[in-house]
This record gives sequence, structure tokens and C-alpha cells, in this order.
Amino acid sequence: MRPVLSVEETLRLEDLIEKEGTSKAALMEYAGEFLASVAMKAHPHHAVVLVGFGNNGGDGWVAADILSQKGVTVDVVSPIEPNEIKSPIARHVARRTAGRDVNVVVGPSRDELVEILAPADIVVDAILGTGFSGAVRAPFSIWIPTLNEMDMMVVSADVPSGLNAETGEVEGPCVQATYTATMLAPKIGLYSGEGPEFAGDILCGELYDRLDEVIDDVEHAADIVEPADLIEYFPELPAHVNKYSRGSVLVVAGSSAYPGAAIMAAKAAARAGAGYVTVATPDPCANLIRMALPSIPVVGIPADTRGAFGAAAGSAVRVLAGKFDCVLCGPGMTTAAGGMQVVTELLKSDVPLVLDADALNCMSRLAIGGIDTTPDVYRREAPLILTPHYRELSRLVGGEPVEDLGTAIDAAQRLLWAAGSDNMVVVAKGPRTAIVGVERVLLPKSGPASLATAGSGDVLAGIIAGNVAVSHGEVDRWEMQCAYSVAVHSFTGHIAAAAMGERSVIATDLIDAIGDAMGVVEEEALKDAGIELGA
Ligand SMILES: NC(=O)C1=CN([C@@H]2O[C@H](COP(=O)(O)OP(=O)(O)OC[C@H]3O[C@@H](n4cnc5c(N)ncnc54)[C@H](O)[C@@H]3O)[C@@H](O)[C@H]2O)[C@@H](O)CC1
Ligand SMILES: [K+]
Repeated sequence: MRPVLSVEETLRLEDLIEKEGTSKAALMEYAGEFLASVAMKAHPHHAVVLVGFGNNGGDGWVAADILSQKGVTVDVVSPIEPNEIKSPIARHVARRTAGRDVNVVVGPSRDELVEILAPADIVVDAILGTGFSGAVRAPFSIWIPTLNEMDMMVVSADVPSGLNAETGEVEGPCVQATYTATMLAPKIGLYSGEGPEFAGDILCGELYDRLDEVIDDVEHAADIVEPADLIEYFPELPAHVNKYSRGSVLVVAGSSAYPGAAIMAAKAAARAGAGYVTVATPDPCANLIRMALPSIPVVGIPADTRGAFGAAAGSAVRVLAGKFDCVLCGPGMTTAAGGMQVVTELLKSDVPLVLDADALNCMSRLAIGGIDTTPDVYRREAPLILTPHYRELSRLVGGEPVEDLGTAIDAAQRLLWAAGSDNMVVVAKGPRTAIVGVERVLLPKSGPASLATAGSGDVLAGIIAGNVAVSHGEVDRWEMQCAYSVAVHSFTGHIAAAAMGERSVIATDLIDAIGDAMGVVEEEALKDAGIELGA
């Protein structure tokens, strides 16, 4: 896994590294070297380095010096004279660089800046880093739009200037980077809010040779899941299995209005490897689902007049649930009163539970100010996996806005910490999905745009439930197992897009790609871990 840090965690890490004997001045030298090495990948002849008032600027001054030593023509553009820089470590490197073979321009006008930038083949943006918040002030509020209009190759130091490294918010102008050369660990703002729009490709400079030893001594805002991390979470298929030992899933879903959601979730669970999948659905749509899924038993449950779960559904489902390795509840279920009882009953059971879609909406209706105000409702020993998209997650926390990765992680953590259950995971689905467990926040690789299609969430919920069932509860970290399922779901998007064309993918295509996607996830993981498969 690759750690992603908040600004505060980064500062704490720098303090720790300093205690271990590497000063911040030394770190700035390494940061500048890394920044220059990223710029050199473009084989530049002429670089412009834009520096600000702080230590981000310091990284830029060091990089400018190194680039010029490598034969690149370098102009440094600074808002003030090197002597006037307040930070002692940045002032030191600025004065040193200014005394060498670079051209320093202080406080150019807009037109002068255009003239300086025009002949360059690369721009290093070292204006603002983790010390910045709010909206960019002059002169950078003039420099940044000028730079963006010229559409040049830009390497940003640590974060694109103008981006809030903590939240990913952009209140004024922000540098549009080609590459972001981030220091020690990527900052969470690069993945949240507008971060992904501005950061370009993110490259991380470790700077400190014993980083691995100290980075776990600070908390991580999140961890990026790498392919090899998933190896322990592959579902195993032992040699002597029968349909029950392969794991059983009860899919509690559907209504007369939305039978398709139940069909897709059940089929996805079966394709993900569960040997025995059963659907429990309101009576009026049971036959339709039976016809669509000849290999899957369908149990009709008492319904209300609209064809949703009725008053007697809660107890009927609860009795059934005890016989399965995992219950998935929610897709297409509607939020009628009977559905709410089903969810309440299932939460009281001790079967591993995946709640999706309308099960989550039913849950949010159980408490007005957010379900974290009444954690007894969902506190349980058995695994509980919630798979809300941002809007569902917002409802779960009483309508608090959930708009980006940062607010999604906050909301998910509120739910988790209120319950304090070790076996609870929130898979917060959005443009950037986060898998939030009590101990860790995982960031799986983003899936392709082809996943954004109706029913895609039902498929993911089915894959998760299938994998929970196959594991028979023998999983030490449910969030990692969810990361495996999310990875499989992502690859179904790639495989279906390759077969059908990116714009034409529909959810049933994703289901048909699950088997191949599991193969690809496993191949990539083994390759990443350096394990060769027999020829
Ligand atoms: N602290 C350390 O040990 C290291 C820090 N490094 C670099 O230092 C950066 C952090 O440096 P600083 O904490 O000095 O902060 P920054 O250099 O990111 O920014 C602080 C400066 O920005 C200006 N500023 C703040 N808000 C502004 C606004 N709204 N409009 C215009 N100007 C504004 C302030 O005048 C302040 O001087 C990191 O991003 C990283 O690039 C690296 O050199 C590695 C080591
Ligand atoms: K920057």
C-alpha cells in the first residue's frame, strides 16, 4: 500500500525525520533534486521556475540550480528578492541559486511574464505548497492564469499551486499541472475535490531512505491499494467443494417496480463465486425473477399493495437469513415500511450483511439527525458492509453534504466510530471510491467511466456479497476484501468496454465479465508481487 497523508500528518512526518537526524534543510535539497529529476524526464533545453514566498519556493530554487548544472537554460521568477524571503532554509537556497548560473527575474509584469515563459519548454511550479489555503492572492493570481493560458508542460512541486493540499478545493486560479512531483507521500487533496483535475500524473519522491521505517509512525489519511496487496484476499476454490462449501448468499431485493436490480445483484454474486445464491423478493415479482434466473432459487416474501416488501416480510427474511453465509439487502427494494422492517431485522441477526441502495435509504430513515446518533441500531459483531454512493452516504449522516473524497471519508468515519464495530466497512462510491474501515481508509484504483451505468452498483454489491460468502468469515480485514471486490468490479468495466465500446456498456455486460476480471486482478497482483506463474 502507498500512504496518502494530510498536511498535518506530513508535518508530523517531517518532524519525525528530523528527529532521526535528517534536517528540513536537507529534505529541501532532496525535494529539489527530485523535482529537477522529474523535469529532466522531458529533456528540456530551457526551463522557467516560478517560486513563491515559502518552502515550496525553496524546492524550486534548489531544482533551478540543479537544472542549470545539467546544462538547461534556467529563468527563476520570484515575487521578491532572495534576501527578503522569510523562511531561513528557503532564503539560504534562494541566495545560493541566485549566485549561480541562472537568470533571476523579480516581480515581472504580466506581459514580461509572457515573454519569459514563451521560449521555455518546461515550467516548474514552486509557488505554493502545503502552506497555502484560501484563494490565491497577487501576484500569483496573475501569474497562474497567465501560465495556464499558455498551455505549457508544467511540473508542480508537491501540489499544483492554488490547490488546497488538504481538501482538494480550488477557490481561485490553480495551476494546471502535467505532472505533480509530490514530496514524501501524496497529499490527500490531490485525490479529493478538484485535485484530480489539476494534478496531472502524480509522482512521489520518497526523499528519505528510511521512509518505510517511519511512515507508519504517523497516521495516514488513506492508503492507495496496489495490486500485490490483494493476494491474500483471492477467493480460494479448494479441490473438493460442493455448492454449499463454495459459500451461500441470500439476496434480499427487488420489487414490482425494480425486479431487475435483484436479478443483477444475484447473478453477480453467483458469478463472483458463491456456489449457492437465493433471492428473497416480494411475491408479485418472484416469478419474473425465476424466469430470468433459472439457476437461482427464488423465495416469494409477503408484499404490500405496491409490490414491495410487506408487513410480514421482516420476520420471514430473518428466519431465512440464518441459513446463509452472507446476506445482501437493498437493490431495487424501495423504502416502503416493510423494507424498513426487513433492514432492522437483518441488522439484529448475526449473519454477515451487505447493505446497498434502498437498504441504506431505509437505514437513514431510522434516525432523523443521522444514524450515527443512534449507533445501537447498526452496531453488531458480525461483518457489516455498507455500499453507499455519495448521496446515500449523505442521507446516512443526516444530510451533511458529501461531495468529494474528503467529505465522504469524514462521513464514513462518523458512522464507523459511532458504532465502534471492528467488522464494519463503508464502501463510499464516487468518482473516487474510498473503502473506509475502522483502522484504515483504502483508495482502490479508480474504475473506468464505463462503470457509470445504471445497475453498476447492484453488480458491485453482488460481487462483494459473493466474496464475503466464499470467505466463510475467515477474513482478518474486511476492508481489504472489499478492495479486492472493487478491483474486480473496475476490471469488469475495462473488459466490458473493450468488448462493447466504452459508451455502450450496460450492467449485464459487467456481470458477464466478472470471471475474466477476477483472473486479471489475480494476474496483476502476482506480477506486481514478482511471482511468476508457471509457463
Ligand atoms: N517542511 C519541510 O520539512 C519540507 C517542506 N517542503 C516544501 O515546503 C512546502 C511547504 O512550505 P511552507 O509551509 O513554507 O508553505 P508554502 O511554501 O506552501 O506556502 C506558504 C507561503 O505561501 C504564502 N501564501 C499563503 N496563502 C496564500 C494565498 N492565499 N495567496 C498567496 N500566497 C499565500 C505565504 O506567504 C507563505 O509564505 C511543501 O509543500 C513542500 O513543497 C519540502 O521542501 C520538503 C521539506
Ligand atoms: K506547487
